[in-house]
Amino acid sequence: MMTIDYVSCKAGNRHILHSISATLGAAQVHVLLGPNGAGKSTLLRVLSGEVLPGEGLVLFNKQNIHSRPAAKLALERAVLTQQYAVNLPFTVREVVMMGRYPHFSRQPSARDQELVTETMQALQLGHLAMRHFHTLSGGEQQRVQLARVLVQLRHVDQPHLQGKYLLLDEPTASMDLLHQQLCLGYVQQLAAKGLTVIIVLHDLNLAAQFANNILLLAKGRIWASGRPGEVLQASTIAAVYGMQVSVLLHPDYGFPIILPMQQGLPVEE
Ligand SMILES: Nc1ncnc2c1ncn2[C@@H]1O[C@H](COP(=O)(O)OP(=O)(O)OP(=O)(O)O)[C@@H](O)[C@H]1O
Repeated sequence: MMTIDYVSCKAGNRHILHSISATLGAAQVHVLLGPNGAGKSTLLRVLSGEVLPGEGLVLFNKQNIHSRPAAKLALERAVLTQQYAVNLPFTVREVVMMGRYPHFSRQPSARDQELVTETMQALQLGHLAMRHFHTLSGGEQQRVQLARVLVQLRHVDQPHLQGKYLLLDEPTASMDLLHQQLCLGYVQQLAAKGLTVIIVLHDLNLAAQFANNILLLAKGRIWASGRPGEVLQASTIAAVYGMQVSVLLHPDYGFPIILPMQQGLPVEE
């Protein structure tokens, strides 16, 4: 479980996050939503331990993540940012194996190799294993990077993922429909094994489908939080995004479906 306790952040004199508080349960997918500049990536960077908040605390399993030694943190949390530079000619399999580096000192074990193979198969990367990473398409590269952070969190002989957390910043932005579903579905399965998952998304419909809990940010504050059906209401979306939408319910699964009702025109005040 993660506790975010009155977290505030500044860049120069500008407040970017204002008194953010939330409790994010284990074995759940938490999605951060909000317009451009709302503070989603900054909050994710604070939760990863990369950025120290000006005020407030982030506790994971009751421990302050900003006082965890880096080597320990690497075994309990993995982060996928929007930028990743791989300039050397590493193969796809080598890039995924990088996620196992915190687990071995010289050579990967047979179990490390198995975990890499298993995760690559789950994300349909097997056929790309020997390709050079930098020759892949944007969506393929995203799948490889997702596989890398997922193998980082696996323990060689523990199937459960309790006590670990995964932070993903727009992980499916370049993926096609099938791979968005495949990757978020796989992450959802790992959450069911105890993992705490926090994902920044822009796609409200993916959030509606995969989130257990949504934090909707606007101007550095939490505007609304709760289950998708509670947060993704037409009036809330109009207030935060300035867009008129219709909210329907999925006929089979019951989660909200958000349909824009205008083409790029702001809502009249
Ligand atoms: N280092 C910085 N210096 C100055 N301003 C910053 C800095 N980092 C972020 N900001 C500002 O803080 C605000 C929040 O940025 P952030 O990247 O967290 O937003 P976001 O919700 O992730 O946006 P997007 O959806 O566009 O990715 C933005 O207005 C951004 O310009």
